[in-house]
Amino acid sequence: MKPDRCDSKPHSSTGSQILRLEVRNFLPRVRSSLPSLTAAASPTMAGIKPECTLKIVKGEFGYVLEDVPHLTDYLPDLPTYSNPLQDNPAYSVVKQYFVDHDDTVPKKVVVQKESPRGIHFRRAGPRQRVYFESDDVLACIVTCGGLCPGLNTVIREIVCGLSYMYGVNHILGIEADILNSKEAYGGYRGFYARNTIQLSPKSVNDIHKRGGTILGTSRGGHDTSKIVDNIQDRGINQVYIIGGDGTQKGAAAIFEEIRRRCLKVSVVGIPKTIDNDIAIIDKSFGFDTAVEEAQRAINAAHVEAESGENGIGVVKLMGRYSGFIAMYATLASRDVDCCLIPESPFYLEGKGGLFEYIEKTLKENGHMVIVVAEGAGQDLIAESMKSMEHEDASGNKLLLDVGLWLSQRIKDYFARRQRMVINLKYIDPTYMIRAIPSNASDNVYCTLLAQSAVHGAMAGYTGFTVGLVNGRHTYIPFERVTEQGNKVIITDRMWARLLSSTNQPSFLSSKDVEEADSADDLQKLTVDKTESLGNGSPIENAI
Ligand SMILES: Nc1ncnc2c1ncn2[C@@H]1O[C@H](COP(=O)(O)OP(=O)(O)O)[C@@H](O)[C@H]1O
Ligand SMILES: O=P(O)(O)OC[C@H]1O[C@](O)(COP(=O)(O)O)[C@@H](O)[C@@H]1O
Ligand SMILES: [Mg+2]
Repeated sequence: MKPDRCDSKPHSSTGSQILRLEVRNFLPRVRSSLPSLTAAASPTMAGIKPECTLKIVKGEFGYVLEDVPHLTDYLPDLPTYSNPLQDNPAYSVVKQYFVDHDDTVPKKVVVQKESPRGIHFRRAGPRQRVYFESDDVLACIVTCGGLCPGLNTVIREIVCGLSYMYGVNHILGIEADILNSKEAYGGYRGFYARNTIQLSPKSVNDIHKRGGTILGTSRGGHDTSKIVDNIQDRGINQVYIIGGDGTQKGAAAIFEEIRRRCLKVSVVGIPKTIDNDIAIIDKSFGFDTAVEEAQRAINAAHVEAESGENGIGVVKLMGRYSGFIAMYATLASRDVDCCLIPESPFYLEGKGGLFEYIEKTLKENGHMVIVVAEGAGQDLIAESMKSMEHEDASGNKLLLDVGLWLSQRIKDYFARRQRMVINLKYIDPTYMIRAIPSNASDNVYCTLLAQSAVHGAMAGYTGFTVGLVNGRHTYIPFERVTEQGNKVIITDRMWARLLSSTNQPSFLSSKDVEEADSADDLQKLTVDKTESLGNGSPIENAI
């Protein structure tokens, strides 16, 4: 195939009279290098420039569709086939089973009479015509980044979806090459392994009952060219990539390289993060499971705290940059007296500080439970200890253990106040939470995400992430889910509900509140200390 055939030619699937199609090329804000990786280890980021194409479609009344790429954007003459689902007895009874090519989902559901219709995403689901014949499909699945409940369910459902809905029987798992572990540990680098694992509905039948990922996973850099060489050499034409923000950035680069080489290969991301810190989507799979499992740790902390004189139970939960697990686990439990998250800086000493609140609560109730997200209070720890700026293999900040630090500071404080004995127990259940299988509701959610991914790839869409937006499954351009993280907005009602349920101080002085011109200023005041400001998640804003 000659490269000139790849000249960008818009896919005309929208078909609507009122829509005007604009294809804009721009350099994305994908980080061009990972600080902890050498150029040799990550030519992805150092060498190939991941130039994304955002397809913007505009309509009347301020309607904007942020569309996703399609194979016909650069391979205009691809043949189409009728969707095998229409002959599937299970689905034949469904009225309007196929998604209309004009169906889109609004990013914002709360609108005012005069407000423009705003940004929309393409609705996920099966299309009448597909761009792959079942026998020609060779799909592969890879899992990257940290573990999260539900990974195996997504793998299972991609395999079953491809097989049962589309009759695809050639599916490879990109897995850890244990015998050759210097080269490949699973995750992106699993592509370098000589072996792959054949996946079939039979071989994945029970895997959703297990935690972790049957394919293995890794952090650290990868070589995009080497991966695409591998995809090309093996004849893979559908790539399903399950992973978090780092993984989706990697997927964007792989998609760009595939498009540059004019390959008929669909690249699909399924967003994974236990922290729920991916922008745009309502929530990430595994999050509900994590919140539910966190209850067991909180209950244990409560039992311990209630049983001793001035008992304090401290529970550390995951959340590197976002405190969603801590916030929802606190709201669900009702036994928590204080929840500390990265988005809401706190202070220990003096009026309105944490120590004062602990002392008051102990005097009133005789015990208390504190939940702390792992990313909370990092600035305070750095102040009191010599700051250590370390990163993991993927360039994520390595955090100091806030749970241990906080427990020690509380003990020191009460040791100084000789008349008050305390009994503090610290529980760190983080990896126990992350390693469990997904619960029932996450299993259903994972199934729908996987099926949406399969429908999208079969329909020829590529370079996108599947995601739930306002309760509807959608296809979202990679760029949109990677440009910023999702954070708890502490000026929203959800955080107010938490404050009113725990009765904890807001740790904002009245001066802060008065001086902030707007809710945005107030949020900025707090997030300045952490990372860049993220959008509120719809689950948070909508409730
Ligand atoms: N900025 C980046 N650009 C391209 N690829 C990345 C980037 N960050 C991470 N990756 C790739 O994604 C993989 C997983 O990233 P990591 O941050 O560990 O987990 P997660 O995807 O869960 O955020 C890494 O092994 C690396 O190959
Ligand atoms: O020990 P690991 O594997 O580095 O993972 C720890 C981190 O992984 C997380 O669970 C989620 O991170 P990812 O979404 O990048 O996988 C964080 O909450 C936690 O800080
Ligand atoms: Mg991440």
